[in-house]
Order: sequence, then structure tokens, then C-alpha cells
Amino acid sequence: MAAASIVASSFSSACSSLLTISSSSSSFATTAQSLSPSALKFIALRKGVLLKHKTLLSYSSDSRHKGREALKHNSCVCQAAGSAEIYLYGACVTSWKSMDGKDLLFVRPDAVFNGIKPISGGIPHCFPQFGPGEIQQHGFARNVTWNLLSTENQAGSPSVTLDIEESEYSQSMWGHAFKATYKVALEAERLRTELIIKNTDTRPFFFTTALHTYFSASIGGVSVKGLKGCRTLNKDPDPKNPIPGVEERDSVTFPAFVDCMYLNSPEELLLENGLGDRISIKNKGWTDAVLWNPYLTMEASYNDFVCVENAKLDKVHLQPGESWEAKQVISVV
Ligand SMILES: O=P(O)(O)OC[C@H]1O[C@H](O)[C@H](O)[C@@H](O)[C@@H]1O
Repeated sequence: MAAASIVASSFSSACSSLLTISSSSSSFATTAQSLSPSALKFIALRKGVLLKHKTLLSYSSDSRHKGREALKHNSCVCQAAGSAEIYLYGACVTSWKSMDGKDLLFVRPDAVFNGIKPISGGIPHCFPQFGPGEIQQHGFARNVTWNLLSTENQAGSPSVTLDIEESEYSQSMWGHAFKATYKVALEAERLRTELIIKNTDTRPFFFTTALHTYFSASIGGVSVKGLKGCRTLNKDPDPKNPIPGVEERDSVTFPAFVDCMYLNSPEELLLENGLGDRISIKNKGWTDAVLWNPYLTMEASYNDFVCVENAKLDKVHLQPGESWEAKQVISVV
């Protein structure tokens, strides 16, 4: 799409770029913004038409989230029926607001938006490795800038599609050619994501992966239902040597530190976030789940979020030309 390619080329050198998608009954807008120390570039699309493209010469960097507030301040997006923000850096969805304007995702107060480390919050990717292992914790997909491939507005559901391929940086730690394609679509009271990993190499490879979703919460009131009977690998106390077990509770709560992997989890989990919201987390292809709350190891913020992560913890083996695909839909129920 022409407008999308303008967005991509305008922002290729930027250190941090943001897409905002929003929907309402009568209008649709996608904006892409980019921040560099001296210039903020801004593009707004409405019904697929390029509306604005301008460069602002300064921004304030003194907000808690270094640049995030400045970016939001300069966006012009209708939020009547929900909205979502996606950074090209890490293809990280940093905000998903429902109709009433409440943000159901959480960004940690220690998050930075300067491209120096992964954005700590929202929905970061873990790829091509979940957790510790041969390469850096949670892989590299969360700390590289993705390309904006296209934007769409299908039946009032705005979406963006991003991708990454191997680079000198990725090959310095994982020597394979691949393509990861990630689509994020905003629907009424739902956020849908689709991830496709393709082996574009001449040799087979394997990977593990996850969507490390941070939900806004009041941890004392949080419960996750749907995991009873699952085999577990408890990463507490040693993430490198998880302890096997079986989940026996109907409803998992968070009275202390939690870091646990659930194998062959169901296609739907129900999260009560302790703030009055009941959130359905559905998936296809994400066969496992991870629950994490750092408790007092992150004293400043542990009370305000819970991570419920769709994951693929068994190695996915792909032959040359093969693809793996998984979908997640989160919705307020
Ligand atoms: O600090 P990060 O690298 O983002 O990882 C944060 C957490 O992610 C997952 O939930 C893992 O299960 C945890 O062991 C890890 O501490």
C-alpha cells in the first residue's frame, strides 16, 4: 500500500517509531510517528488516505517513559471505540484501550523508549528463544526495529503488519535466515495478533517463542483460570532448572513471586485483573503458557501488573521453506 511504504521509508533511520491504530463506528485512523533527538515525524492515515506528514523540531524527553508521552501528545487519533499503540522497535504493542478508554496493558515505570533495551511492558516478543539459553534472554526480536509492511482497514478493523528478517545483528547470535511477520488488528473490544515464522534458509532450524503480555492489574485481586491439570515447569527458584509438577488449582492467584511455565495449556484462559475486568486470552498454535509476577523483586510496580504469556516452549523445527503460525485474541468479556 502506497501510504504504508511512505511511512516505512520516512522512518527507516529513526531510533523509536510508534504506530497508533484506532477504530470507531464511523472512522479509522492509523498513525505512525518517529522520534529522534531533534525531530519528530508524524503521519496520520484515515481510511487508508495519507492525511498529514510533518516534522516537528523538538520534543520533551523528561517524561517518565522517555519520549512516549511526547509521541502520544502529538498523535491525533480518535479513541471512541478503543485504540492500540505499536512500536516498530520490538514490534511491541504498548497500549490497548477498550471502549471506555481504560488501558488493559501495562508498561513498567522503568521502561525506556530509546532503543537501548527492549521496551519493558505491553506485548514484547520472545524470539527465537524464550528465557535464558544459548543466546540472550528472550532472543533478539524484542530489541530490533521491525519494518512496516502494510496497513489495512477490513470491515472497520484497522490493522498493521510488520516484519523482520535476518540481519548482521541477528546472525551474530543466531545464524539462520528467516522471516517473521506480525499482524496486529484492533476489533471492537478485541486485540488480535498473528505471528508467522518462515524458514528462508537452505538448512533447517528450530526456535522457541512467546508473547510476553503485561496486563494492567491489582495483583491481590488477580486470578487466572483454565490451567488446572496442566503439567508445569516452575522456574522458581532456578529459571535454568525448572521443577516439574502439575497445576491443581482451578484458579491461580499471585500471593507471592510467580514464574511458572504451563505445558499444553488450553486455547482459552480467563484473567480477572483485580481492577474489575474479565479478560479472555484465546490462542491457536500457542500451545503453552507462562505466568509471571516478580513480586518484591520489582517493588515499585509488581502490584500493578501480571504477565500471562502465550508461548511455544517445545522447540519448533522448520525445514527450509516451512512456516509456523500462531494467533492470539484478547478480549474483554
Ligand atoms: O526481564 P525480562 O528479560 O523481560 O524477563 C522477565 C521474565 O520473563 C518471563 O516471564 C520469564 O519466565 C521470567 O523468568 C523472566 O524473569
